[in-house]
Amino acid sequence: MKALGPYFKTQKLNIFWSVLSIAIVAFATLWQPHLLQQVLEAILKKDSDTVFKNGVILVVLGVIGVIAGVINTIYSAKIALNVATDMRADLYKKIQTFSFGNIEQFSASNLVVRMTNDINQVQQIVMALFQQLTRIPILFIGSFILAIMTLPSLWWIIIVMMVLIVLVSAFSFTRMGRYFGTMQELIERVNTLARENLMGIRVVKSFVQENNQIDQFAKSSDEMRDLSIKIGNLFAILMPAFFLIANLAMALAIFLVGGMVTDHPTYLAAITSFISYLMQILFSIVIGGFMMTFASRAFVSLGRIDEVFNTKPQLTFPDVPETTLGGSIHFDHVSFTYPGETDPTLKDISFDVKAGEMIGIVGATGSGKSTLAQLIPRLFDPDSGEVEVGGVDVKTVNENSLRKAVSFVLQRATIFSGTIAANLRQGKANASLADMQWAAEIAQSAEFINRLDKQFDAEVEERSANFSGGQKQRLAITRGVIGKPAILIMDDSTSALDARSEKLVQQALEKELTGTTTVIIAEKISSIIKADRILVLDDGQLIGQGTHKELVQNNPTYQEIYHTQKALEEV
Ligand SMILES: Nc1ncnc2c1ncn2[C@@H]1O[C@H](COP(=O)(O)OP(=O)(O)OP(=O)(O)O)[C@@H](O)[C@H]1O
Repeated sequence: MKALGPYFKTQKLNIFWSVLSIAIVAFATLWQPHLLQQVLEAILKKDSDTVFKNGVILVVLGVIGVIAGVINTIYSAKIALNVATDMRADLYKKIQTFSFGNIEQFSASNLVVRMTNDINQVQQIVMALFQQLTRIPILFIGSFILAIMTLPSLWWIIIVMMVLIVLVSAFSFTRMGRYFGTMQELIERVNTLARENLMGIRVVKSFVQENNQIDQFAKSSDEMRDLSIKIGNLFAILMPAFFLIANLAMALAIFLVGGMVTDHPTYLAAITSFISYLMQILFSIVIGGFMMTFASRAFVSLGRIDEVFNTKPQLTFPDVPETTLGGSIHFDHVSFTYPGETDPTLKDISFDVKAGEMIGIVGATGSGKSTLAQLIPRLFDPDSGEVEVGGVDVKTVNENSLRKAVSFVLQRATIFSGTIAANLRQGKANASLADMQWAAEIAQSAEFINRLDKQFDAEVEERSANFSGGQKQRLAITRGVIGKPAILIMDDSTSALDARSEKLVQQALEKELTGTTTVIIAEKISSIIKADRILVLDDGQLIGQGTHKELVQNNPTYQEIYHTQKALEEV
């Protein structure tokens, strides 16, 4: 609940109205049985004036109670919605400060669940809290005192009933809390299964995995059904059990009062309000129990949200003025281990790249090519050694300077929903139409963009489903070059392009981005054969560098890759 404190601070006025209105509801509820008792007594005494007066007060009190109830619902909903909205915005802001390492630590889909499902849990408990928070203690204490004051000799019936209800509640609500916890886990499992299945539907269908997926889904779904039945059964027993206890208490009270009515005629009226107070004691204990069950679920969600808030970004940028960085790259004895891993992925790597050079990186799959490239825009920090861009240690520059200088085009192109222009403006915020056309010509995307009705204003659907793999890669390259970066890293980002288009992209890059340092990670040697220098990686080590001609003569690993690819091409 501590985590909620700052969010409640901005809701003081709404909280005031909510608490005031629910307190009015509680007092009206407490007063009604007492008034009813007075009306009944007046009827017995044939005092029509008092009957009329108290009858009117009873009606007015009822109306006030209803109005206050409506006001409470409105303000409680406002508080819950505002708290959830503010918390969601803060969580999103916090996640934006995370480095790659932080995101991997949680996993992207887990963070989505925290921002949606967990925040919803908090919203529900805040709403319930303000609808019941003040009402339950007032009703419980008030009804207890008033019940004893109404029929003092029956105090022990109240105590016995309370003890029995608390015992049944303690047993069933702890059990229910456990069931709800398991239900939450099952919901997450079903969500993950459904998400993975739908996102990978092409793979599922091409490997004819539908039945396997259906079986897995059905298993979790069956578990959910069985658990829901258990929860339903518990409810089915719980409610009648509570009412049985309350009814027995009432029957006993009526039986005992029946014996005393001859000596105390007013007890006839008193028994009605005594029964009402018994029911309100029952109500407050039961609702309190439910609240605790829901609260325990919300506490788990709050804990998960708090965990995100308390996570320090693994990588922060210094607060220094923005500078323009040059295109040289310097790796000085760099070693790197992924968070949570024990073996280093990069081992003691040193090399220099001059501004404007074209560098190729080759190596077997998993040799560390992408990892090396990720250290240039400082997506991760090395364990030891230093990475410099434009002659400056990347740890000493501000984030914008580095992002403007280094543009990274990934193999798996991510194009966001919106328009093509909006995606390109991620590469250059104020890009003009001419800038877009220039970049599209380089990336060979102009030909298909020009064929679209709205061209750069054409819509990109969710998960860019309306573009082919090759088109997505070209759009990503367009976005990568539009800002004329000092360093352009292409991580296998032409893999879905045909050989002709790939060649055209490279020629255009050479012609149009003359001052830009280009780092090309490629599976095919043909993609980097013309590079000024090629770095050869093997199991995280830099085992050679030179031109294609030099490496083909003196680097056995390079020779092997080259000859294998050549042989395959000839076949
Ligand atoms: N986020 C990560 N967490 C832990 N290990 C990782 C992570 N990313 C990559 N690795 C591991 O680091 C090693 C190098 O991966 P990297 O992606 O850099 O290789 P690569 O040479 O680019 O491979 P490919 O050519 O297949 O893309 C691999 O063994 C991989 O399993």
